[in-house]
Amino acid sequence: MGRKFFVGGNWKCNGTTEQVKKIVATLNEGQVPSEDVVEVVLSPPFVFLSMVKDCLRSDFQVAAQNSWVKKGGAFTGEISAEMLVNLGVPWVILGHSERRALLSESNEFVGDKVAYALAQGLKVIACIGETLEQRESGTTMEVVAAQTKAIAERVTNWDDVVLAYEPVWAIGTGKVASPEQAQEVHCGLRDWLLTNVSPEVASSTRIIYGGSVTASNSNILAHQPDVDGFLVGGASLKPEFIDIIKAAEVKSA
Ligand SMILES: O=C(CO)COP(=O)(O)O
Repeated sequence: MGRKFFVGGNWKCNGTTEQVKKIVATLNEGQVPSEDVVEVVLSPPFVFLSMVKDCLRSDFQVAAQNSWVKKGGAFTGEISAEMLVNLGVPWVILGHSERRALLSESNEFVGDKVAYALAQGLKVIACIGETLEQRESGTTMEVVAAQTKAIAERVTNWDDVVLAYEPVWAIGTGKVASPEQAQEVHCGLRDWLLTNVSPEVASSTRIIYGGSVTASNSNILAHQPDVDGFLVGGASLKPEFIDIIKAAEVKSA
């Protein structure tokens, strides 16, 4: 079975009510390939989740940008996986490098969050990726394998997991990984899943790329055999997000 192309839009900590309405209106009008060809998931900040969910076209879904590591309770400022399920939010992004770096989320903590969110019935976009320093010292595969291992040790069913490879040096920098660099890591990750999880999980798990994806580089990246879609930051707030979604046609052609 083929891997359906996946395009996520991570809005991060951006947007006002007016801007959100405008972005959703633009996306609602966009012509994109059918749901059979591409899965589109938008991730607005928590406070806009309900609003976006309610006014978004029915072929697009929403994701939260984080969820608490266990059952809700006395954890001021956190949002639990149960709450997201209750709200009808199907997806959550976990382990984004901004949270790993700025909020010191460890591989183990991210793995625990992924396992908990899945157990509650959420689907997870799990982010991994190396820093520039790690890439330059030649440890990219080691780093992403360790991040993936912490997830694999805690997860038995990978059906609801999308792995997002986001090299930290490419995020918000305008410096996109070359198609070859992306393919090399995606292929390495698929090999890792093959050896350490199972051939089925290796062939069915979608591995998407994130880091300065735009309408001008999305097609060439989508041509890579192991690139199954994107997690888009800055460009997901712009009308060009529609063109990025259309990169799915590269796979279905
Ligand atoms: O972090 C990202 C998506 O999660 C990528 O961000 P940019 O597309 O802005 O580089």
